[in-house]
Amino acid sequence: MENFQFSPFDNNPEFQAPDLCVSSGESGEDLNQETQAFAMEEDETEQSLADSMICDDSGSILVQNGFTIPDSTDEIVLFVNSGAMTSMESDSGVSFTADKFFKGGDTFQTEEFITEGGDYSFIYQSARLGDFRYCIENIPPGNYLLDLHFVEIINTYGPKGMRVFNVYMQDEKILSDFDIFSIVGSNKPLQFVGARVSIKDDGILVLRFEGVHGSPLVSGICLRKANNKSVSKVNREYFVCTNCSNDIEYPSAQKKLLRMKLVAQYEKKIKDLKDTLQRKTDECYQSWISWTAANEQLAKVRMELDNKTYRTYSLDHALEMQAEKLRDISNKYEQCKKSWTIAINNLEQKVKVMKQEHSQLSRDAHECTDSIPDLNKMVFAVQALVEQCEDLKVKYNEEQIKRRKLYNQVQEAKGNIRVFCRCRPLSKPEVIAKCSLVVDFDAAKDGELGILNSGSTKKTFKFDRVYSPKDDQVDVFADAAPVVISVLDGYNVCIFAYGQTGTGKTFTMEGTEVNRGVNYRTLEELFRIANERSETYAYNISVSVLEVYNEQIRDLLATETSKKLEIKQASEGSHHIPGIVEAKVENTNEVWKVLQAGSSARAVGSNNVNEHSSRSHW
Ligand SMILES: Nc1ncnc2c1ncn2[C@@H]1O[C@H](COP(=O)(O)OP(=O)(O)OP(=O)(O)O)[C@@H](O)[C@H]1O
Repeated sequence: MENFQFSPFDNNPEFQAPDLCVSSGESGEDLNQETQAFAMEEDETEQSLADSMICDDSGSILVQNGFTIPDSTDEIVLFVNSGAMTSMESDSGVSFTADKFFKGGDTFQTEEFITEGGDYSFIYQSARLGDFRYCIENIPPGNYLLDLHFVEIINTYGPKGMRVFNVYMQDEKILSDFDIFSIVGSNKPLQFVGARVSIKDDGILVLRFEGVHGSPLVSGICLRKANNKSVSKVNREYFVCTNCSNDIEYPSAQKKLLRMKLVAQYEKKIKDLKDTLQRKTDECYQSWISWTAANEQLAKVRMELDNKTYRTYSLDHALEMQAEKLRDISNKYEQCKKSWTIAINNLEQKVKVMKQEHSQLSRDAHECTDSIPDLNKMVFAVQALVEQCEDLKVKYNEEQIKRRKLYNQVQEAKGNIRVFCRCRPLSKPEVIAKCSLVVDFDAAKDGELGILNSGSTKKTFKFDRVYSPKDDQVDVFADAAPVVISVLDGYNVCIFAYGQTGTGKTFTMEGTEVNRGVNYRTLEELFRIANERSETYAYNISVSVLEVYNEQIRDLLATETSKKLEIKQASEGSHHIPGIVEAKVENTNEVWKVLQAGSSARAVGSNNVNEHSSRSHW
């Protein structure tokens, strides 16, 4: 902090010691009177303060009472009663001119009593107020004395400093920081007397009032002729202020003692002020220290506040999120509650209906029970029937076994080995070659086949059954089907086709896709009967596919082709091939797939007679 020194003299370069305010141009007698008056009041602080406000160095003074009639009214050139509406002529010959020559400001009048108002206190009951100036023209050139009359008649309760203003005469400041109330209080006149002014040839006197705090105010302006004697200035002397080092001028050696006293007084005052200033500076420094500490504390508090604000914001945000979730949950809860309520209502309704049905059923059951005279008897009867049924089942099975035995005996009776002969129709090439049939089917129904020789003789052959070219696959299978039942009854059956190449073995056994042969139809029948008997018997059916080619047996389902297989005969006479692959099958399609797999592994070759012929046995 910058440490500065305060001095009233620095602030006011036009400052003069109070004794300098005594007009040096007055007569020695007047001077003595004024000096005495000043000496009487020298202890009064107000007077010192008042004198410090005077800037005019021509001997003007402040007088704390009202205007009194002068010895010679001829001296008065002009008396403007500021703020007054009308002019007035006094008995003593003084003419108080109504307020004019002004520019700016307002007027103010009061009826208040003016203390020590002098001979014409009414002049203090009016005033011009505001920022204004007076421009008085047509004044004969020469030297004049100006008196200004002030009184605080507006803000009668003060305080000091409420109305502080400067007064300029011909652009020179004659009163500085002038405060009427601080000198005489309110409703009491204060005269600024004897400011010397020299009117030039233009005959104009300009007075300017300028506010420092509040508005300037003036009640009267008096212009008097100056006595030539008073024009000469007294010799001036100087001394140096020990506090501010300024040169202070004083007019004569006679007043040296008085001046020294005043200077001492001022020096004391300045010292006091310096002390006060130092104290205030210390206080300021202490205040600054505490202010800095408080500022740091404030910064900390502010930071804490920011943190708290941020935390509060975060909490608010989290709270909002929680509230949102809670609202969602609440909504879901409400929806669930509604749906549950509906469901419960529905269930209650259903329970109600079920209860009704239950009671109805109970009633029906009771009625039913009542309607059956002896239920136990019926139960026993049913149990007897079930037992009877079981007996019948056993007997039925026994009969079935007997029937099958008989059936197979019939089959055996028909012949364990049955030979059927099927003749195919002429093939297209045979028809083209105009070949003719050499077979006679006249006695085919009786199992006889006639072969026509080149002559008229006919050789007859006997078979279990003869099929003519007109007989189809269904007719052929009709004779093979009964042996399928024997297979499922535990008998060994073999169906095979034998004949010259191209005579229709493959066609008869396999057939075509649209006209299936014995193999396919036999399998279908096998699975059909097995299904039929599934409640009483469980059959395991498997397929082996082998080929006899060049007198060697080949397993067409085996992955290992080099394996050598042989047909073995068991002691009971059955034949089997040890090591051959047996593929388990559940239906005809599976059998067909196995057969196709075996077929593709077959060693196939064609001969000249039948392009589809195979030289192997499958
Ligand atoms: N009953 C029939 N009706 C119509 N066409 C037949 C009949 N039998 C055989 N065929 C036809 O005769 C031709 C020869 O028949 P298939 O191939 O069955 O003779 P194959 O005895 O099996 O001959 P291979 O011993 O050389 O294999 C085939 O084109 C077949 O369609």
